[in-house]
Amino acid sequence: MAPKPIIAPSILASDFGNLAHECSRIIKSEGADWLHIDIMDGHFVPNITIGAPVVTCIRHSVGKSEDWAKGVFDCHMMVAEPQKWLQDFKDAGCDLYCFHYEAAETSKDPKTPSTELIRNVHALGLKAGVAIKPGTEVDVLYPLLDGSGEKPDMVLVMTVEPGFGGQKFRPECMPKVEALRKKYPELDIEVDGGLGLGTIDQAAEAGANVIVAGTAVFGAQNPKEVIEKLRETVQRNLSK
Ligand SMILES: O=C(CO)[C@H](O)[C@H](O)COP(=O)(O)O
Repeated sequence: MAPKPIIAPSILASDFGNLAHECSRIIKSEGADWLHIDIMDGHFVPNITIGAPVVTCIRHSVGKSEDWAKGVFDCHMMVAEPQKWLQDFKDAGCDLYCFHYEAAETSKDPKTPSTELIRNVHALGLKAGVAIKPGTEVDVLYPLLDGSGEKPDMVLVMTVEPGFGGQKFRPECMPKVEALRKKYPELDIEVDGGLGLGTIDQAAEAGANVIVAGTAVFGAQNPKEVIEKLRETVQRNLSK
């Protein structure tokens, strides 16, 4: 199936004091497709955000759509031991468990490499995403996408060093997106970091279809308009 534009505001730029309301609003009133939930453990990245109990509360507030494509909880696991938190996030209402390749390959507790982790995510009925940092070569994803094992449902090409919102988009990451789109026309390719109206053209032209935008959406006067413009740009490029 041809990829669709998916706009996934990152909660990192929301008002954490009103988190449940912010998440509901962005999905139900502002027209976002997914909710990008940044999970940071202070080990894999030098910052801490929220854990599964808070995701449970957000899920209660936002509810669950019957339609897979609407209101997906896209949990970006910036954690050192991704296997360790899988069941907790499944129970909390996560739909897509996106772990970092770098963490999976170096995890110790227990040692669960990417191939095994994808299988474990699918066994719980969740979609699996694999993320790479700006310094990680795109080639590491090919054995996962081409191999005989279970494949990731999405890949995430980070366009900033993970850990903090509001950073500058790194265009040097775009060749990775181009290479992935060329090789996998139907793959969901997500980009995350510094995306907004000034940078969406580069990401969309490279072939990204899942756009994470925190500051650009939550910081906007009119988030709905920004979401619509981001979606239109992606759609235009996908239709070329
Ligand atoms: O994963 C992240 C940081 O690690 C955030 O999702 C990302 O930085 C989005 O924030 P912004 O759109 O403000 O750049």
